[in-house]
Amino acid sequence: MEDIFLQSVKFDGEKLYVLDQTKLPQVTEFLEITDIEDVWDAIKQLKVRGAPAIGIAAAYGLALGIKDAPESDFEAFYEYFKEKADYLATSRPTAVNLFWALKRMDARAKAENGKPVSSIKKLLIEEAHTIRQEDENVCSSIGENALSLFQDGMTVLTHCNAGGIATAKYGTALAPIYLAKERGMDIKVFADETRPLLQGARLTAWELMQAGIDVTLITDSMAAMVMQQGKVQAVIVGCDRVAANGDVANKIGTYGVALLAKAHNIPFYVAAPLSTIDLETRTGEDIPIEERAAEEITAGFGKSTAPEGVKVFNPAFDVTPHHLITAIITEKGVMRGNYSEELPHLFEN
Ligand SMILES: CSC[C@@H](O)[C@@H](O)C(=O)COP(=O)(O)O
Repeated sequence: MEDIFLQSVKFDGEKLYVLDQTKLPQVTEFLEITDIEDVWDAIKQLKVRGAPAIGIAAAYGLALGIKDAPESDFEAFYEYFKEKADYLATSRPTAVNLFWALKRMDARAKAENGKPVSSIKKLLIEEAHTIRQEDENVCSSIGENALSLFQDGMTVLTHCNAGGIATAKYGTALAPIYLAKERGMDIKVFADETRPLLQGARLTAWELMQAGIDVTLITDSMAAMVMQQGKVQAVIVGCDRVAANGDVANKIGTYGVALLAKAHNIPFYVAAPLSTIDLETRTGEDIPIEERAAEEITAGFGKSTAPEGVKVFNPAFDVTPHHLITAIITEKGVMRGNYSEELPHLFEN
């Protein structure tokens, strides 16, 4: 695909460069990070966000965090490594890519036991680079697979941001849109603004406009009307975790969009890399849902919009049950229903 993408997370061996997504769309600014605490903070504050990008940042963050780990013997090194990994794991609870990436780094560290610790540290930087590169390839395949579901002239609706900046490149839900554009197809997009933090307005609308894609911004509450009026022919979203039965956690509001799609007989697609599938989580009920600060709702972006002291419930994600999902698209293909049986096969070689 043509290179129109900003790499939102990159590492030069010394510094981690993170596109500060909280400043978009007004300011395109990269944070320069040299310690693990700032990586933790960047994830927590959503400066880096989107499940795959969180995983990539965590892998690099861990590589940064073990710079000063003892090199005398593997046990001392590994104890230090584990402590840093456990610390990063507390940054956000829902996107399984965070834990997946930390586990991958852990497996690599253990596999290299026996080599000098100084070389293990370098190999762990390589592992983080591999995680990033693999995600880029995976997103490209998701784009190809998802595009098979779209026809020229269609309009699709998306929620939150599952675009290039939420991944290594290309995005998940937005990857087929970019590919369609490159192939000369006309696919238009409705972007839900995505309350309360406006990832749809600030990030998706911005990304798609940069790429010259026809995007129309709506508030979340307008999705029903847009569907009722026949303005969209499909919904595609990304996700933060797929449970073993195919239930999916994604940005708050996604469940509502899935219900609306069902009511209007519109296919509801979820794009997910294998790194987002968690067979150890049985159903959606077992997915930990992050709750965030009340101020995101009462004073989002600094302006007070609610009475002082009002009680607030602010879950950052919801769960869409598998029966509302027409298909889950991964790098390995398109799965239509029967998720409990199909998902484990994806991990067979
Ligand atoms: C490819 S990104 C997929 C998901 O992580 C995305 O849809 C989403 O819900 C992100 O939530 P966020 O809170 O902005 O990290």
